[in-house]
Amino acid sequence: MSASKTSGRDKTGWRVAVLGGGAWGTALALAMLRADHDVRLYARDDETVAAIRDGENPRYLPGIAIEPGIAATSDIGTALTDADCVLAVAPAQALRAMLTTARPHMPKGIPLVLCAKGIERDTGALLSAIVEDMLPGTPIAALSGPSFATDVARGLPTAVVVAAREEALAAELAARFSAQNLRCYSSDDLIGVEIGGALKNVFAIAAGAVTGAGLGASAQAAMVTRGFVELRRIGASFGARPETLMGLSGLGDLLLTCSSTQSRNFAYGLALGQGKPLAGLPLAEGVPTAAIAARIATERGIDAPIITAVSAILDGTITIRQAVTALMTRPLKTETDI
Ligand SMILES: NC(=O)C1=CN([C@@H]2O[C@H](COP(=O)(O)OP(=O)(O)OC[C@H]3O[C@@H](n4cnc5c(N)ncnc54)[C@H](OP(=O)(O)O)[C@@H]3O)[C@@H](O)[C@H]2O)C=CC1
Ligand SMILES: O=C(CO)COP(=O)(O)O
Repeated sequence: MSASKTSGRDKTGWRVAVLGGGAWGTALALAMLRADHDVRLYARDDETVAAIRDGENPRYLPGIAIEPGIAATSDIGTALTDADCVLAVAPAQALRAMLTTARPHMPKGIPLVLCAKGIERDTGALLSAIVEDMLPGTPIAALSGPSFATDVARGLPTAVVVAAREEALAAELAARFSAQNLRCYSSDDLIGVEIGGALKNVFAIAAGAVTGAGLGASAQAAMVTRGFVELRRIGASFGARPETLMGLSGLGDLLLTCSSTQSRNFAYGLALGQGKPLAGLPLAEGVPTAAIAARIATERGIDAPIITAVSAILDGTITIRQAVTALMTRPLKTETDI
């Protein structure tokens, strides 16, 4: 470890292993480098590793220069050797598979920071539950909030939240990850931060679909507002704190991804609303999350008509028009009845 100073805070540089060589893994590797850490980036694909070593990740972050100093490798053991901290950045549905590869090489007792946003489709498990299942005893944290990979990679000002059940761990990680243009808040509501990040993707798809289908800005605002009610209901059933969901992971990320074509989930919904082909579009985590969130809502008796509609539209059971009619003709109710 090397002694270093960032943003006026005294701290010691860590060896950080970033697992996942996509857009977010690459951006976070750059962010960790700028926070004075010794960064190893694991990508399972040799071509991606070679490209990152050459200074760009053209498949996932085209046109963005990767500063020298990140040690890219397709050997997960090399990435994890002597690591002080691990950032898990594979898509949510791939976390279990990636941890299976990582498990034999994981140093004991180091924090694992979940950076994906989703719920496991087959089991309904939050990502922290997957880690508890596969790597018992590992200190778990989650990093979430409104943060496009391209913005973070370019070093644009961004605020995120780092959560862990132990506030001291969350605070330490937030301090170590923060740098000039990355401001990390801390939280001890791990579940709340996970749920906010996972569910906002479903509404980002819905927002894109509303835009794509030409339903208007008023419908858009109504959908996001009522979607947020559903997010809070499901969050409450997991034990998430309402104030967490009012923060960066939840409301903050809804504001970002429900309003920007830069969001892949929004772009997916946009294509859906325009009747364009969906095959070959970039990762949209909200697709599997919509299906499992709809199932969770049904099983728990939670009223979540927008999530249910998004799930049904995605599996082809109903059209967007039919969903709109169903949502608009539901029995009237008190707005505050959440
Ligand atoms: N992009 C963004 O702006 C942000 C993304 N996130 C979240 O981060 C997560 C990852 O997204 P992102 O990086 O953008 O996705 P990308 O589609 O850009 O990249 C996914 C990466 O994961 C790798 N991968 C997939 N499966 C495995 C596996 N089993 N083992 C190892 N690596 C695997 C892929 O490798 P390969 O190329 O070999 O398939 C690829 O490098 C998502 O949950 C997303 O919601 C969060 C905040 C911002
Ligand atoms: O979560 C994100 C920004 O906070 C990225 O959103 P998309 O995955 O929709 O691009």
